Amino acid sequence: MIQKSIDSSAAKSELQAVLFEGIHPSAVEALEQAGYTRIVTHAKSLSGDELLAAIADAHFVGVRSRTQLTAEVLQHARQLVAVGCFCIGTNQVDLKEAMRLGVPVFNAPFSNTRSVAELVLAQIIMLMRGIPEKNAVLHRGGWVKSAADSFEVRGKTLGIIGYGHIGTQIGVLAEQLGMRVIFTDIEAKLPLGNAQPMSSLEALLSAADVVTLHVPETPQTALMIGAAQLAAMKPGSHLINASRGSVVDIEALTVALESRHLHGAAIDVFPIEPQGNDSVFVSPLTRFDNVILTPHIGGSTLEAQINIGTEVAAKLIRYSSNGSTTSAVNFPEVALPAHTGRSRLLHIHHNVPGVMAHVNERLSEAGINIAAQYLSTNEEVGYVVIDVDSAASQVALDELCAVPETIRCRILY
Ligand SMILES: NC(=O)c1ccc[n+]([C@@H]2O[C@H](COP(=O)([O-])OP(=O)(O)OC[C@H]3O[C@@H](n4cnc5c(N)ncnc54)[C@H](O)[C@@H]3O)[C@@H](O)[C@H]2O)c1
Ligand SMILES: O=C(O)[C@H](O)COP(=O)(O)O
Repeated sequence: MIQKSIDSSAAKSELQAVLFEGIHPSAVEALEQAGYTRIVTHAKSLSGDELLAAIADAHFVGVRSRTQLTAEVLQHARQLVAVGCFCIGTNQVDLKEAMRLGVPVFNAPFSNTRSVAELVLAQIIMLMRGIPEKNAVLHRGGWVKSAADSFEVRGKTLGIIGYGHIGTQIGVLAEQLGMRVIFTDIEAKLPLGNAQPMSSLEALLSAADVVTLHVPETPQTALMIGAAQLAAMKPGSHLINASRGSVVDIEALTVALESRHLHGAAIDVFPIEPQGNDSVFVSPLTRFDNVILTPHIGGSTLEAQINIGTEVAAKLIRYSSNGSTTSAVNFPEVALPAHTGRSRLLHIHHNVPGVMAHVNERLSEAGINIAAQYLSTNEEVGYVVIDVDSAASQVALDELCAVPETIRCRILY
């Protein structure tokens, strides 16, 4: 279906940014310094009609992992120029729909990875020593001084599922503690240190004393750890999940903990997470002393959040002020030079045969000289950036917006 094109042109002072989930103030500072002053912040995630109302006039929307930008929500934000995920995961955004609407999505692919790796390292030691259970007993006035089920990590095996930015760092840190590291991934990966790739998930599960998950949320990772996989784990071993709540079958985990097949677990992410700090957390795991429960704070250190705020804000500013889409996760990528002394027009269109001929014919017939043109496409969408003499910019914009295949057009101020 070809929708009516949207002209999202607006002066910087008119562009509105709406930031959810307590995104660090470093993002607001960066936006303000760049001249974007219409900024609305929300301490938590919103959903339903509240979310639709909050983003109705937004040009930029910033979210973390909780706010669900579904196709319906994105369609509602008619002025939307770009989305910033102030985190790694982008599964909370319908990326295809955003692309079809001409909206690039940016994230921070590295900034919190060290924070997650450090937390997981601490959890490995705590679980292997049985500390969560002992800590809980002492809080209730008990005393359990015993070496039973308490082990050094030196010489034990760590199984990493998903050997990406986080998984590799954990592998390197765990080897420093004397652990043997094994891993699985769907891609061929360079093993760091002495880490060994395993031929299958089952092989990893049956060999590891601690299994830690670092995969993205995808259809393939949904419930990838269920009853069969938990049963395949070594008796007395441990599970850590700081990836996404959709990856582990919580009911099956509950059974494995109840039977004491697993000695313990550390869970940071959940199938349903509260919208904010004033909401109630409900989980069948709360009754287990031997489970470390954390409120999705793997990446929540000040260092990480400050850096993420600056990094993602910079990507939004660069796109908004210059047109560059480098590192967008759903969009044709274009890295652009400055357009000093010229006006820059952005044209996002359905990538169908003849569309660039239509663009250039219209500009040519209107007598507009193209100073520079940059094009990038994917299978569905094309993104062309055109620099013209400033005197001709409004005519050029009108011509571009009238191209039938247009999704969005915009002039940069
Ligand atoms: N708890 C937190 O606060 C927190 C913080 C940061 C990231 N995360 C989550 O951790 C995930 C991983 O982060 P990362 O930076 O390491 O990402 P990454 O993309 O660098 O690594 C993910 C790895 O998983 C692999 N993978 C994908 N599907 C797989 C499958 N079915 N089986 C095995 N391997 C598979 C990929 O090939 C890749 O190597 C993120 O997607 C995010 O959901 C959580
Ligand atoms: O995807 C991520 O980076 C993590 O899950 C962190 O998400 P958060 O910003 O909601 O803590």
